[in-house]
Amino acid sequence: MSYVLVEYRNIHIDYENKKIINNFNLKVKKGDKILFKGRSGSGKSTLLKLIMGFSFPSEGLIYFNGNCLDCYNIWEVREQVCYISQYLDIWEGPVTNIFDEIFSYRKNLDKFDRNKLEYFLEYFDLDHKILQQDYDELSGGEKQRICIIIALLLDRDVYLLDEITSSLDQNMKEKVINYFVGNKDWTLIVASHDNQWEMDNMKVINIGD
Ligand SMILES: Nc1ncnc2c1ncn2[C@@H]1O[C@H](COP(=O)(O)OP(=O)(O)OP(=O)(O)O)[C@@H](O)[C@H]1O
Repeated sequence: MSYVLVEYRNIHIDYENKKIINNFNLKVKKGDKILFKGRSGSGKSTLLKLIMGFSFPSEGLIYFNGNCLDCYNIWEVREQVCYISQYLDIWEGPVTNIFDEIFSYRKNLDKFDRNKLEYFLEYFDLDHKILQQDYDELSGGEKQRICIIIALLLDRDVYLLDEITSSLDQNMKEKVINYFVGNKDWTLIVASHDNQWEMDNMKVINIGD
């Protein structure tokens, strides 16, 4: 049965005396596919970051699985949720070293699956040679796909996707969107300006209206 996984309760966000979010309330059930739409600066990314504890509300509470988030249980949330940032310049060095580092952490040790990596490289149309290239030298779309592959290998079932298709061509966008939206068990909260995310099973929430 579907239950409430994430709840935003009476959320207000102010930055430097500017009101960004005014009394936002939302319950996200397990398996829901949510799309946050809204003008640039309306607070979409900030709403995603609240769930990871990367931003904090000025007022209001966030619940995950019935628990009010605090500085202790946020670590449990981070083990279950994956946030893919819209900022791509978060890694450096050869791509293979990035995978090695991420999957050397104790919590991720058992997540690395070479067969899955090979499968995702092919599915997302990346040449195997990319593993030897420097991340800095990749195109925006290549970086975006590497970040997506890392997230998929981490094998979560809640994904917070912050403009993850902005550098992809039409065909690749469709593949990425279908991959995420097509998994009925995953809970998705997507922040995007791209109408392609507005599929039948996506619930669109306008932020800043
Ligand atoms: N740490 C911060 N300190 C001050 N202002 C911030 C901070 N984080 C976000 N903001 C401001 O809050 C507003 C909302 O930012 P946010 O990135 O959430 O918007 P967005 O809707 O995701 O925008 P975009 O569509 O351009 O990605 C912006 O005006 C931004 O400058």
